[in-house]
Amino acid sequence: MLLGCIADDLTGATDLSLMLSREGLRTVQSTGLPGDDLDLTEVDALVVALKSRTIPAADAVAQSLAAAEWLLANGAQRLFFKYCSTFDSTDEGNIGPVAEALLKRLDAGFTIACPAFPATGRSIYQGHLFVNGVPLNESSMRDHPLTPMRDSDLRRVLQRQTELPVGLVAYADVDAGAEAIAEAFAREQAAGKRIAIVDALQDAHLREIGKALVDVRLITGGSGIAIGLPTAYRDAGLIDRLTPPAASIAAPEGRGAILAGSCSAATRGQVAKAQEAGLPTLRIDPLEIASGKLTPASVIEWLVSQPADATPLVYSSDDPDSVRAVQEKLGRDKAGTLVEDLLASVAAALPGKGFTRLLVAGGETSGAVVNALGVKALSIGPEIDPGVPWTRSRSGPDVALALKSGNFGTPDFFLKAWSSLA
Ligand SMILES: Nc1ncnc2c1ncn2[C@@H]1O[C@H](COP(=O)(O)OP(=O)(O)OP(=O)(O)O)[C@@H](O)[C@H]1O
Ligand SMILES: O=C(O)[C@@H](O)C(=O)CO
Repeated sequence: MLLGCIADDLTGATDLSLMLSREGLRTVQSTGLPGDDLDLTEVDALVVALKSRTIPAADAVAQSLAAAEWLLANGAQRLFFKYCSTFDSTDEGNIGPVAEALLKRLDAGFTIACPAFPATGRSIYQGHLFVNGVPLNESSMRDHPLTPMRDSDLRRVLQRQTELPVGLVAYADVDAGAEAIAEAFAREQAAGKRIAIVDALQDAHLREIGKALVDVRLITGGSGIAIGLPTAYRDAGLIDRLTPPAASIAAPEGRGAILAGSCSAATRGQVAKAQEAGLPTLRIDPLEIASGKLTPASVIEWLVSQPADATPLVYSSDDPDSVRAVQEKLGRDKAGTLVEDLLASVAAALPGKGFTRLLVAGGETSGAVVNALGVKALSIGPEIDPGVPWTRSRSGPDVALALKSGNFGTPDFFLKAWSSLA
């Protein structure tokens, strides 16, 4: 294994796994620390998915260090800490504290922080993060329930989370190419900076940054920053060759189903499009779960009774006002847990009912579903849309899974995803 990766949520891990695999590293993803039975002989990169984005900073540090320890003990030569392309975090963490702890563990002098992901509209200019052309603090992330992002200046955001001096490698250096970027890293480090925000507006910038990162032992960022790493590692002789991923992934025989527990704007659009297209849909109301009117058994019965040639969609996705109203009645955590637990129980029963191809929308929702299925490791298949591949379980029931971050995917995602399954 060359690259050991630690991701702060499950769909984020899948996003990074896709990028590394698409660019030529043989990549495997594990949920939490891998068991000793994971065969690493043909693996260039291992991505360990944690659920550490919004837990207390000390716990996120402890879990990330445990993952780092495992990766280093299993031969990782470089570490990559993956967080959200919208830099989801609070003044307490967890990006700063985890980056700081990993730098210390590696006894490394310098790292970068770069969540840019141009393919999904995330770019960085003069240290400010833009989401689809608007500053982060004017995007929908402004009102995120757990990590509201109200400052687009990533230097300030990160500096509030760490005592390590935060620097900037800005557009002029980045646009001048790998040599200038490497010089800028050295300049920042000589000026006492330990973490530098790095501007990037397009993939070409990220590829040049990748070349400049070849000897950097800790990288932190979104999946975009991984785009140039495989080629850079090959060119530097750290791996002998790139391995192009298969154009499709073989999926076990069986039916497909969609479980959407994400209330993000992109998912709500995808639900609407699926309804327009005539997919059978079942809406989950958290209040009905709380009252006992809706149970996993009733949802499973509904799924099983749909025509065999249709792809049924079960969704709890709702607009922000309705979600707020439900949260006021049930409490935010209880509402979330009710939905997650219901969808997880449904998912756990599905392989036994002949459903072997599951598309799940939402990071928390995906975490709950994958846990309930008992899937510990995933092989990475082809890209459906930027950030979302098909995967196939390597443990637990044999299923094809597409785990979609809430805000990823085109409006017709639920319709088109199935065509890349063999
Ligand atoms: N109708 C609803 N009312 C209240 N809470 C809901 C409702 N539907 C879903 N939830 C909860 O909202 C949370 C959605 O989080 P999830 O991470 O799955 O989606 P997301 O935030 O859109 O995705 P990502 O983390 O990938 O950006 C879950 O805890 C889910 O159970
Ligand atoms: O980087 C992203 O935007 C995603 O991989 C993610 O982490 C969303 O939760």
